Amino acid sequence: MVRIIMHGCNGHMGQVITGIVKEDKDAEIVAGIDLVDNRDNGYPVFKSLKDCDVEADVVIDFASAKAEDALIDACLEKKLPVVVCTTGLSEEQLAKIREASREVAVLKSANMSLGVNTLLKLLQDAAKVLAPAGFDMEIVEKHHKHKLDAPSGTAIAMADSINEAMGNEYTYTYDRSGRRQERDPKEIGISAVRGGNIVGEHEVIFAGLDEVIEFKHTAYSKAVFAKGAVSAAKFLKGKGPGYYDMSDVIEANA
Ligand SMILES: NC(=O)C1=CN([C@@H]2O[C@H](COP(=O)(O)OP(=O)(O)OC[C@H]3O[C@@H](n4cnc5c(N)ncnc54)[C@H](OP(=O)(O)O)[C@@H]3O)[C@@H](O)[C@H]2O)C=CC1
Ligand SMILES: O=C(O)C1=N[C@H](C(=O)O)C[C@H](O)C1
Repeated sequence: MVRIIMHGCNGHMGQVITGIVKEDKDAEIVAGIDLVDNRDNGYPVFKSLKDCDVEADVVIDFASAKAEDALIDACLEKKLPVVVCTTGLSEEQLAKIREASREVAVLKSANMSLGVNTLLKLLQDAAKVLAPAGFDMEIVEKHHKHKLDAPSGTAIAMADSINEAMGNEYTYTYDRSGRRQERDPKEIGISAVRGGNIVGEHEVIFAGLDEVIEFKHTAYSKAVFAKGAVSAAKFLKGKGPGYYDMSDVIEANA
């Protein structure tokens, strides 16, 4: 049984996870953290992790970049492992999370779905063949109108995965408006679309001479992320300091 503190419990993802954990005999949400306590969750809700005095094994974080620094400080103070799913984090926050993993177990992933984490590896294989053959690489992501950050954490993770496979030679271009120059062969273009209730779509386009290959992942419900986060929490329970990602969870469950 993993005892979870749900950071951002009253948001969209926090509520989906609350529903999923209710049906899971191996997991329990013992407390939630959110700015307002306006739901009938069946567990106590605190305004910050610092104020929370409930014993737990792991924190799952789907909240806001604005809340990340205080969350990490409190995890360090309480020696609590944390699954970081919040996106839109600054370089400083990413460095702080890395540093924290020297003292507590941290699992960070911009996308908790099995599909995207499988795709991250396939993209590396494709890029190694196609980029040297002159294919240009573009990523287009689409999300719901409520999403605050752009581009998505997943789009950046996909670009990073490709770039790592290519020796980190590529730069990222987020906006071409106002430009009057040809595309740089060593760039990865990243474009964001926002509207309606699109759960999450990511397309990676390899565009060559007279042929195009496209990889596409579509999330049809937030449950794919929620299930991944609960698996990650089970994986992290009892782990000592270290930095993990979803590939570690997938490998452990294979
Ligand atoms: N890694 C992954 O697979 C996924 C990551 N995400 C990411 O997770 C995050 C949350 O997404 P989502 O649930 O859709 O967003 P929501 O805005 O619906 O939920 C976030 C919740 O966190 C609350 N919150 C804001 N500030 C704080 C704070 N200081 N302390 C505690 N709680 C706070 C919000 O309160 P209020 O509404 O009052 O501001 C809200 O209830 C986003 O960054 C999103 O990109 C989302 C889906 C999948
Ligand atoms: O905010 C969302 O909804 C999502 N955010 C994550 C991201 O930024 O990549 C993952 C998923 O696509 C849904």
